Amino acid sequence: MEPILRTENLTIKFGGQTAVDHVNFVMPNKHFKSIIGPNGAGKTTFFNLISGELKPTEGEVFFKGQSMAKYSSIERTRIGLGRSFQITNVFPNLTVMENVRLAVQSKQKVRYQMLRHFSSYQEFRTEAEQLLEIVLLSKKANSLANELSHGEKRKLEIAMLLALDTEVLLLDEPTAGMSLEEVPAILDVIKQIKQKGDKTILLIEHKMDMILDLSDSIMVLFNGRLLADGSPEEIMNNETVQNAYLGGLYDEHLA
Ligand SMILES: Nc1ncnc2c1ncn2[C@@H]1O[C@H](COP(=O)(O)OP(=O)(O)OP(=O)(O)O)[C@@H](O)[C@H]1O
Repeated sequence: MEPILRTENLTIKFGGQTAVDHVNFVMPNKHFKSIIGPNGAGKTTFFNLISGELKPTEGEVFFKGQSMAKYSSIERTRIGLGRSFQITNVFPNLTVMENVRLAVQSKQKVRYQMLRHFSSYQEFRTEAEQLLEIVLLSKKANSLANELSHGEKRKLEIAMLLALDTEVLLLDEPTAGMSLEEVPAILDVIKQIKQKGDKTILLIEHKMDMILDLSDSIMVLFNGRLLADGSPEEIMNNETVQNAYLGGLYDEHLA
């Protein structure tokens, strides 16, 4: 069966530096894969190539067998490839509720235009309320986005991504910069999304203890190259991976 997402020789060079280097990767449908690798390994750049924010120097991204080369990042989201919102996509002076409602509305726009029917504001709000419950942010519904703590902002970004209802979710370090108390809540949110079983999830995460339980597979990027891809056990026992991390390049985040 055609994997939902794959890359073929995906490569990008910045000047003389190859940040992502001929990566061939396969993502089965409804699979949960984590991406690990030291700082600067190319993880975020790899996401940007998949989501269309960057154009490859060489190689291609395929979604359901179709080349994404000619699609912009907005078009890719519409087709089903959703990247977690960066804080720059959030309106800081609108409330949490308004931000999520606008994301819900943007997804439904096409459908409602086709039906030539304007759905009530209340319907969008109800869906936004449900999403805020899922990400455990209901209590902050009426706070301005720029008043949220770092962890709460990440939850808001996830709610906005879920509002777009894409088949593939690309989550770039959803726990980055969070306090230790905030991490379990976001972990619960990701577990819940996984348990529902209707999404394909690709997660960049530094916290090994967090991803070992969650992931169906783990892929390791190193100097832009795909070093290994396998079950959590295979990756933990992989000698090349151990050498890469222990050979003086060990990343303290992975401890
Ligand atoms: N727009 C850019 N222009 C030039 N170099 C870039 C650009 N984006 C990324 N790089 C370089 O590409 C390499 C890979 O960076 P990237 O952010 O993808 O790594 P990462 O694995 O996500 O790291 P981290 O774990 O620190 O977030 C780095 O050396 C970075 O400096």
